[in-house]
Amino acid sequence: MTAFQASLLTRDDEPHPGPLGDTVHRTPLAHRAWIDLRPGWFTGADGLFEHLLETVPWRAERRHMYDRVVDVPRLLAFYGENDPLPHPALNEALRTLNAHYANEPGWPFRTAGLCLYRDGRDSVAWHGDTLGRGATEDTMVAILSLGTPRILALRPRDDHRRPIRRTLGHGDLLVMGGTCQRTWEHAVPKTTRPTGPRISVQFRPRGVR
Ligand SMILES: O=C(O)CCC(=O)C(=O)O
Ligand SMILES: [Fe+2]
Repeated sequence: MTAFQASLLTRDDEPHPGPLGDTVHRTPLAHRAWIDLRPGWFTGADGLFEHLLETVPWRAERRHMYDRVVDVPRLLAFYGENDPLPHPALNEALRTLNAHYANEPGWPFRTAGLCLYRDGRDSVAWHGDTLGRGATEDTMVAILSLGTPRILALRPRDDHRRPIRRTLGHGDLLVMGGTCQRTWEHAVPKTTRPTGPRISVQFRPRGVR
């Protein structure tokens, strides 16, 4: 009995995504964009966070900005559609997303981009994921957030005055859909508050970045 209970406990600790269905809350946005939020999607998110932090080959990137080369303020990793994902729970996440979103333009999700925000100085500036179909057609980008909560801000490209903000917590899912990548921009702003590390896993359709 004790062994049985112990195995139940370990299984409960194993990272895995919960169901989606009607736990997903959709917010329609201007220009036929939308965001879906599913707080607490992942169980065992602690183990997944630690595993990714330690095993993913995180790399720093440098980019040209006008006449300078600057460090991208976060660490990155990318898994294409034929690359084994760094944890089996992410395969399960992909299957769960693809079952839930099967009728949405942009389906299916195929790749996983990972970002590590080491602290509040790490960030991503305003942008849309417009490489690939995101520039011209409706598409989806699904974000699993792990670790320290950070704000994801969104604003219409044609009106920067009132961004909307969602705090993405440990194990939460946010999906951007419809025209969101071409009519809206999103960002993870820097913060001066003491802020621990956050990992985001972005699932995207083929070719979208
Ligand atoms: O970290 C996030 O939640 C967003 C990352 C992002 O927008 C991107 O990598 O394109
Ligand atoms: Fe993005």
